[in-house]
This record gives sequence, C-alpha cells and structure tokens, in this order.
Amino acid sequence: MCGIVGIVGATPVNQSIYDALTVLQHRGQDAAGIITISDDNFKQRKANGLVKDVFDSKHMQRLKGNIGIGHVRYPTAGSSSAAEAQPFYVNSPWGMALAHNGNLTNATQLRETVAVSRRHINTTSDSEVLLNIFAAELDKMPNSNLTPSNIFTAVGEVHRKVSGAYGVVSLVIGHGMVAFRDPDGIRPLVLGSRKTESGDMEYIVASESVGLDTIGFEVMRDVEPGEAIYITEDRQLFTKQCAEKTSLHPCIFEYVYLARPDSTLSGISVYEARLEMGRKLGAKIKREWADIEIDAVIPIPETSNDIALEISVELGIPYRQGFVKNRYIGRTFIMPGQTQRRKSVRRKLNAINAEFKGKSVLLVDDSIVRGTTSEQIVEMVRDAGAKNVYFASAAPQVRYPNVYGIDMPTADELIAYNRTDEQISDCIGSDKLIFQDLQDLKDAVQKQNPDVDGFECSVFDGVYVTGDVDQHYFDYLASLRNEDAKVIQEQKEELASLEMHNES
Ligand SMILES: O=P(O)(O)OC[C@H]1O[C@H](OP(=O)(O)OP(=O)(O)O)[C@H](O)[C@@H]1O
Ligand SMILES: NC(=O)CC[C@H](N)C(=O)O
Ligand SMILES: [Mg+2]
Repeated sequence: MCGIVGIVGATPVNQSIYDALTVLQHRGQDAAGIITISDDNFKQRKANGLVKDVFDSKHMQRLKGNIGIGHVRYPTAGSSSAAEAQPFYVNSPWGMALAHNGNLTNATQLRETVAVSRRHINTTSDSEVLLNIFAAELDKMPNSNLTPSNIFTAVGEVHRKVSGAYGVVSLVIGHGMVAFRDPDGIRPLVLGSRKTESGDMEYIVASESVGLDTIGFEVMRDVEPGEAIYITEDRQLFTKQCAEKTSLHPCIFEYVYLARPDSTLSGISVYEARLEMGRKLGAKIKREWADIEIDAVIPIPETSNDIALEISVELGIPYRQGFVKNRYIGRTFIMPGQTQRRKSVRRKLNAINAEFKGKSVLLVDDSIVRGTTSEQIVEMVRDAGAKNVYFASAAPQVRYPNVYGIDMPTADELIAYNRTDEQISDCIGSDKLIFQDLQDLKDAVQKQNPDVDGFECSVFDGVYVTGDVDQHYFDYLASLRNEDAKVIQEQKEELASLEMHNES
C-alpha cells in the first residue's frame, strides 16, 4: 500500500504533487519520489525518506512542468534500497514513467517475458517490471503518435498479462498521463478535477480521496476496476474499461488500517466503516463478556481511536485516552524490519499511569498482526498498575500472508498463525482477548456500498481473488523474503544502485 498521485495541470504541478504526497504519507514512509515532464524531458527526484526530507526547495524548483506523478513507498517486493524508490522510468517508447501501488503475483514470470522483448530491468522491483510490460505494449502500437485507442489497447494487454493488485499512474512524454486499476479493484484509485481561476480544468488521480480534497480538487469518482484514464497534455480526458472481466473486491485492510479515516474509497467512508466496526465489536463484547467488569475503554493510538469510541458508546463504559502518541514517530507496522518496528512502539506510545492504576481496562486496536504493538502495550499497561487488561481487535485473526501490497509474505511471522485465541492472549499477556468476526467486519464495511462484489480478505480467510496464489508461491516468497535474506539483498543492492538522472 504505497501512495500514488498524478496531476495534469494548466500551471506547474510540483507543489500540488508534493502536498498530495504529504497527505498520503501514512501509506508509505520509506521513500518518496516525483517525476514531472518539462520541455519533453523528465525531471526527477526520488530518495529514501519522508516527503519532507526528500524534497528541498532546490529539487522543487527543478521539478518543472504542468504534468507529473508522485509516489510514497512502503516496499512489498524487491528491497527497500533507494534504487527501488518510485517513480521508475524508461526511455522507450517516447519516455515513460510509472508509479505503482500494490503487488504483482506473477512478477517473476513476467521478468522473463520482458527479457524476451529485449528490455532491461535494473532492479528487483515488481513495479519496474510492470512499467516495462506497459512500455513493451505501447511499443507495439503502429502510430508514431499514440491515440487514446492505442493506449487503451496497451492497458488491455497489461491486464491480460499481469496478475495481482495495482493502482497505477504513468506518464508518456509528448502525450499525457495514463492511470489504471487492477480488474478486481483490490487497490484504491480516485479521479478528481479542479478549475483554475482562469477557468481551465485540471485533473488528478490518487490512491485516496484525501489526496484530492486537501489540495483543492473535487472527487469525480473512483477509477473502476480494469478501467484506464488517459488525460492528454492539453487536458482532454478519455476513459475506457480495458479489462475483459472485472469485479469490485477492495482490500478490506484499507478500511481496517491502511487508509486515512477522512478518505472515501469505493463509495465507502473509511471513518464510517471504522465506527461500524466499533459498533459490531461492542455488541459482540456485550454478548460474550456480560460478566466482565470494565472501568474504561482505551484505544491504542492512532488508527483504533474511532473504533474504541463506538465500543465505549455501545458498552456504556467511559472512553479514556490512556496513551500519549509521539507525533514525530510514524506508523510502526509499515516500518521495514521487525527490530525497527519493535523499538518504535515504546518510543511512539507512552501510558498515562493515572488511567491504568488499579483499573480493569479494555484496550482496543484495529488489528493484531505480528503482535509487536499489543505485546509491548499490555506490558506497559501492567507496569502502570492495571488490575485487569482485556484486549479487543476490530479485525479478525490475521492468519494468512498478503500478496497484494501489504508486507506480510510469510504466515509464521503472524501471531495468530497456528494459535488459538487463548494462546494469542497468552502471547500478548492479556487476561482476555476478543476478535471481530469476519462476517461482522465485512458487513461493517459493505454497509455503505452494497454494490461491492466482495472484499479481498485473504489475510483473514486465505482466499486470494486473483486465483493464482498457492503454497508453491508462498514457499517461493518465504525463500525470497525472509528477514535475513532481505537485509543481505538490501546491502548488495545499495552498492549496485544506479541513481540515474536523479536531481541530487
Ligand atoms: O500487531 P502489529 O504487527 O503490531 O500490527 C498492528 C498494529 O500496527 C498498526 O499501528 P501503527 O503503529 O502502524 O499505526 P497507527 O498509529 O496508525 O495505529 C495497527 O494500527 C496496530 O496497532
Ligand atoms: N506497497 C506497495 O504498494 C508497494 C509497491 C511495489 N510493490 C514496491 O514494493 O515498491
Ligand atoms: Mg496502531
């Protein structure tokens, strides 16, 4: 779940892309990048780090042009080396750049086909593979000047060849911006527009609606699964459904944790969905824990705040803010490597002793994945003198790997894998633990949009909507992505990294 944005404007887009990336920062903290087109050339700046650290004013000045794309990265394939920061670009045909949110499930096979078409891939990133597949398809088009129809045909071929999850924004020099979304609509993508003071229309495509409204764009609609959006450099908008078969199966984890609460994705407000998760879980606690006395409902900041509030209302028990969050530490779950994640929980959250001393508390989190947060929080709360520590998770047990853009490729790193609820509770040190039921979670999210065909819930039920994920693939991922291999690979790649045309 990276954050992507692309803008075709009537005036320079550098600042708007930068601003959009700052509000999409929660989707990726590892690296950031922007590519613009100026005088039929790319201007690029990308590096590891947060948006505010990657772009100095000198970079911003050089990122000229009225059309550009940006990316904030949370690595889920390849390594977290600077060479794999996005957007990627290729010189041919025309000069193309691409930023990708998601993860491909057939990147390894695709690499071979790319090699056959005599294109070179420089990194281990699946997104660079995706760019080359798209570039190879555009290269097959007969006209020296691409038509919208050529572009849509190429996107159709990409859909046929590529499997997995992808929200994409891309640039073709001399032509415009092309955006498209995977045929199952797993990753989100939103289209918007704004009118300049002189009456010119400008267009934007971004991962979340919050990337639009905070910079003065209005949401037009979601990009449909399989659909492509082409906006020419002179801001003509073309759209077409390019996939043969589509369904809308948004990733349910976007609503649980990934997206910002002030976003609306696939017609569903993330905030409203979280409130409903709280109501459903509150009702379950009421049913199943009728004999348990709780003095306060306490969220584990920040994502679970809204959920805990509704649980407190449902139970008629006070909501208390028992933790102070250090606003200068990012999200721990999307940090690379377990050591960093573990260290960051303590630095990020601190208990207010008065809220815990001698009390029976219900701690609420949106999810328990590796248990990194919950284990340390329960310990902290006990140290603060809590009498009883109960724990509620607004998501069900996470027992299966994710292959669509969340970095959890192996089951054995998940605390719920092969464990009963009692065993999980023992591991995190709580007195009692309760999980949301999957059906309740689905109902909570679907409530606002009954037209959704279903949700991509694989981390909870092991059902992978693209249909090409099996044990063989998991074994392959495990061999590729165990933590040690990752560190070694990163070191190697850092040495070999080519920072081509980067504005340093
Ligand atoms: O079981 P774990 O592996 O620890 O993962 C789950 C935790 O990680 C996330 O918090 P995070 O700190 O990333 O972000 P937040 O501030 O948005 O809650 C999530 O909200 C849970 O608290
Ligand atoms: N989380 C994402 O969307 C990651 C995109 C891409 N797979 C990468 O690792 O860079
Ligand atoms: Mg959290």
